[in-house]
Amino acid sequence: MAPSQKRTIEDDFIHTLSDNDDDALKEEEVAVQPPKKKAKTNKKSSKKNKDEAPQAEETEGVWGDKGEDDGAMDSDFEFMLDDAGELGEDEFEGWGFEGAKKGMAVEKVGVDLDEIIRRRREKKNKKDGKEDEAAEEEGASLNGADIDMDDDEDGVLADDAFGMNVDPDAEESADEADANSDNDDEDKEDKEEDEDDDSASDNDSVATPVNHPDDMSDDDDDEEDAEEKAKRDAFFAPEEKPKPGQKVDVSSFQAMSLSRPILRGITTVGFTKPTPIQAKTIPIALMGKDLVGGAVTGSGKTAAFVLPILERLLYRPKKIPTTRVVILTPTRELAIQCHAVATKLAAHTDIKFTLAVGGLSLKAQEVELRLRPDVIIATPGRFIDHMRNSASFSVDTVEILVLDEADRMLEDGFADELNEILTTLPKSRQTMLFSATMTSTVDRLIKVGLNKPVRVMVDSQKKTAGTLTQEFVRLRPGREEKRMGYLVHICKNLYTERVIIFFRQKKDAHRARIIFGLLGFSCAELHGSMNQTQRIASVESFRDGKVNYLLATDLASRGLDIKGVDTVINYEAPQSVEIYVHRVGRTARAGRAGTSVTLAAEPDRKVVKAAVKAGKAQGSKIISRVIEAKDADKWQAEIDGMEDEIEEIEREEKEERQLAQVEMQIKKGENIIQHEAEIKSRPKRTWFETQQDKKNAKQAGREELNGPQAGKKKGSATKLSNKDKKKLDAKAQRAEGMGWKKGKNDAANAVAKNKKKTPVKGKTPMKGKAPEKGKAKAQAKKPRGKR
Ligand SMILES: Nc1ncnc2c1ncn2[C@@H]1O[C@H](COP(=O)(O)OP(=O)(O)OP(=O)(O)O)[C@@H](O)[C@H]1O
Repeated sequence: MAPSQKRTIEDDFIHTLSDNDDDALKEEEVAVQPPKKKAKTNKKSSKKNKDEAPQAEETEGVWGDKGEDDGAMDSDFEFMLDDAGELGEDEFEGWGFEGAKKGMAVEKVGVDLDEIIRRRREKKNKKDGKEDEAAEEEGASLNGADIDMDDDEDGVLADDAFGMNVDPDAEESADEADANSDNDDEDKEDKEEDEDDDSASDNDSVATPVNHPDDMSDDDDDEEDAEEKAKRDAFFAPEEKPKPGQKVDVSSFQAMSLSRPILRGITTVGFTKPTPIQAKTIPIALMGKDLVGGAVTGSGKTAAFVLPILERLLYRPKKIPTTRVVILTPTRELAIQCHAVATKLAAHTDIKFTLAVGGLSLKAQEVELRLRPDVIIATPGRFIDHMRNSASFSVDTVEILVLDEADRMLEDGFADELNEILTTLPKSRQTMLFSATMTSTVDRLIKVGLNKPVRVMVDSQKKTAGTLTQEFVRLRPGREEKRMGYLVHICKNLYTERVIIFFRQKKDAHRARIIFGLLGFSCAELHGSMNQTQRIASVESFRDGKVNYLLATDLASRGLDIKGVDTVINYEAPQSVEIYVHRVGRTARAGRAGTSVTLAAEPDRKVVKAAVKAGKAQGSKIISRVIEAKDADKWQAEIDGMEDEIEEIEREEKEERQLAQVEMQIKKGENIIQHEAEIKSRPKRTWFETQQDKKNAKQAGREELNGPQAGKKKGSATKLSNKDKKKLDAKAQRAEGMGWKKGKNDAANAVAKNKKKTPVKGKTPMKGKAPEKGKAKAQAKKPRGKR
């Protein structure tokens, strides 16, 4: 049913709905509140440091000539701060992970690192025979008492933000750092070993730490070329200008003629007015048109596609449960979050959702899918697994497909998976693509099979939120080895809670987790080497304020909407400015203020330069923060002194992990013996790609992100990647009790069943055309764009 056809009936009561009217009238500008909970420990000092702004100042050039600035761009985008200020603070507590927890039957035994650290510290204290003293020391360290807060360690550097005025001591330490770097080879070896691990995870968007191609070229020009522009003009639907006299009111959700149950859902989550991207896209999406939407991070893109979907689903025929909508995201966490948002917004409807992501129970998902939920929110790998192997699950009835973080989904790393999905879903679907960095070329978009999409770019010249302050800390040549010292200094003295710290490598995030633990920070880690239960636990403990620091890889860089993140720290600059934009977009969301701090050494130059240029162009607050070398050195020395302990913790952790794995194997063995007959009678599950295909896809993605040389740095070919390990695990799990393959007969039966259900052409509930089922198989062989 086309939504426009039912407006007249609904309009009557839409306008009488007054839940929000008063609120809208009472709206006032609410000043952005500082985070409620402030540092308990070195609160005073850190406040002092922050307030005494002279230690950092707005800079004209961070590795960039002043002349390079292309001037501030005029922008009319403003997040509705008044709404945003209200949102979530009092009424709505944010998105939860309840949806995911239902499917957490597959729990792997995790190693309790906190416990290991605690035990070690206790042991050490006892051994030293100074338990009390040590406890005091811990307190002191926590309180930052061993830091002289009054010295002007962060003094301003006048013109050139990065290092022009660094004192001779700093230079000396830098030289020393060079001389003392005898661990280099070992580090390199470790790095290589970890690279395979790094990009291995299922849904992990972590890339290998190699130079970005931009780092090696002088080509700074990011202007789209004429050819691409011409392609774009031909590809997208022409911009629709309102006809004279025609007035489209998108200033409120009510004016968009959304139905009462949807408006009630909107009220429940505390939205009062649509954000600009919502105002622009909801009417288009309601018409069933394909669209490509872009708007800065934290500007409400999720609701921009969820709301029109819900509105359209309200009027679906309900006699036979049918899956009509698929929303794909690049990471599991994002899918879980999207599921939470959609479920909350649909609280007053009967629309059913299922989460289908890796790491959660296949069996539980299969059971839910059998009930044909209206909406499936999934990661691509698990979605394909269900397409191929889940009994009675068919995608022939899908009418709407959404790709969230679409530019990431269109990268080579996802190409094969996406192609498999796109060629299997009905051609007649509506397709919507969203991202804060919609940088994909038209050639890529063509592959998605969009049908004259409408392009909605809200304030596309803006890269980051206007409420974000971007700080850069330059590490002079030779100082890279002290990165951790800088980081600890910043976390001890400047940004003490609600901080996400990004690392390029899982290994580094994990090591930092140990160091932070030993230094008494409360922190959690988040990366692809953790099982899903651990990943969710980390996000939750950070979200709930149980820990102050979340040490993450780029797994967390896109889409995660955690309320009240004050600061994002980049331990090193990411591989591209797009990833930078997403990372720093975890703070300063929905009109709130936030700060990003990037530790930038020579290898980070290109990305930092691009970020600064973009920031300046949009008139953002760019600050160069200077940290004196001696302060970083002090912490680095302490960290270096902990080296043996770190190694022992890592060893102990490894042993515990192995032990847990052995226990798991024993359990599996017992299960297999117990259910042998049943297991053997089950057909095997099929994999979408061979190991080699996966490897090639991964390599392609890596090369795309990091340039062709990325492949050369690859670790040992014989080593099992994490993804492979996970695959083996999953295989074992299936062997234990779930595997079966959709046979030919099953497929034929499913098609026959679905044929019966297909509405008569022209009467398709949500779209004009019925899916062309007969052709689906044949189309499956061709890329969509070529049909
Ligand atoms: N109309 C609205 N009024 C107030 N707040 C809103 C509105 N719409 C969304 N928000 C809030 O804005 C925040 C950011 O929304 P969302 O996560 O959808 O952003 P996004 O644009 O998808 O960001 P990213 O690009 O990082 O994924 C959320 O906390 C959401 O609840």
